[in-house]
Amino acid sequence: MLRCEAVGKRYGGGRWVLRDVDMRISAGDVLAVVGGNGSGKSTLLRILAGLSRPTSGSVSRRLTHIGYVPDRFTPHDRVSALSYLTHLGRIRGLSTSAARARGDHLLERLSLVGEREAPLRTLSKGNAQKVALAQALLVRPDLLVLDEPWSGLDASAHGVLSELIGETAAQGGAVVFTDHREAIAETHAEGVHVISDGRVTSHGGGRGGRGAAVVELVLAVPPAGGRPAEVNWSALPGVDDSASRDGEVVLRVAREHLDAVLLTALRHRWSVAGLTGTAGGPRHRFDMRRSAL
Ligand SMILES: Nc1ncnc2c1ncn2[C@@H]1O[C@H](COP(=O)(O)OP(=O)(O)OP(=O)(O)O)[C@@H](O)[C@H]1O
Repeated sequence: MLRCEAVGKRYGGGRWVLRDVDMRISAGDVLAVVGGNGSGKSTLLRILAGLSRPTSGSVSRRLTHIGYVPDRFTPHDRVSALSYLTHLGRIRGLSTSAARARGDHLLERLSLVGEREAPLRTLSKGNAQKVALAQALLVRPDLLVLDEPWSGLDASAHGVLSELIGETAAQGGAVVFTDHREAIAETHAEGVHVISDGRVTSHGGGRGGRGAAVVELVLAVPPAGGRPAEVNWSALPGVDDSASRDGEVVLRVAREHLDAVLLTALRHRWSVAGLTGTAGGPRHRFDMRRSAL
């Protein structure tokens, strides 16, 4: 759903903050970006969210809704948190009542109960951060970009934030967050990108590949013969990537859309040759060609 190729960024004629960054984000990914102060984490996140353009290289996206929580959310408004969220929800296509209900629900989950009618500019840092999170989740994001989202949050909101990240990923959205603490990144992400000297390197995180929301589906010509019909796989909801390999079609599919994609495949006379999932821990591969079934 998002691919960065050879991305570089410098501000004005200054030093290169990012160099040659290749990154790929798929449905259901939860990725962390870690690095020291000034290493370029926020810069990278703004590029991923489409708020800043790379100086070199390219970013391609297939996304409808991006939720973004900046590193500093300092609203100066006199309006209340709930009015603000209702207004933003309407801008994002919700009806007034749906926007208000969604804003109210998110503020309740994040425990901003007492202050939802207070003017935004009077909110404490942590409560303002809760409003920032709520605005990013008013409409279910395909990509949720969170810049230091834990900073300022109280302990109960920490847990809620983890839940919200998990729910977004389980629904086929991807999440990218920054934190300067590698332990936090390891706890919450399945992939960690480390920025140092402008270069980004990646390694697996500590959640045992919780990318359970995405599966790889391999489709083949049926053994009994017959020609399957052409399908524009990339246009199907939940299909993040499609490729041809030795006469087979390999798709990466958000798990919640898997049944519909399988149905489309079978209706077009494709045969399911394999399914690789990451559900609940280690990767499983079901190879229909070798299966005893
Ligand atoms: N708009 C800007 N104009 C000029 N320089 C900028 C701008 N934004 C960021 N920089 C510079 O780019 C570098 C990377 O900044 P960035 O905010 O991306 O780092 P960071 O890793 O998020 O830092 P921190 O952990 O302190 O939040 C810094 O040297 C910063 O001064």
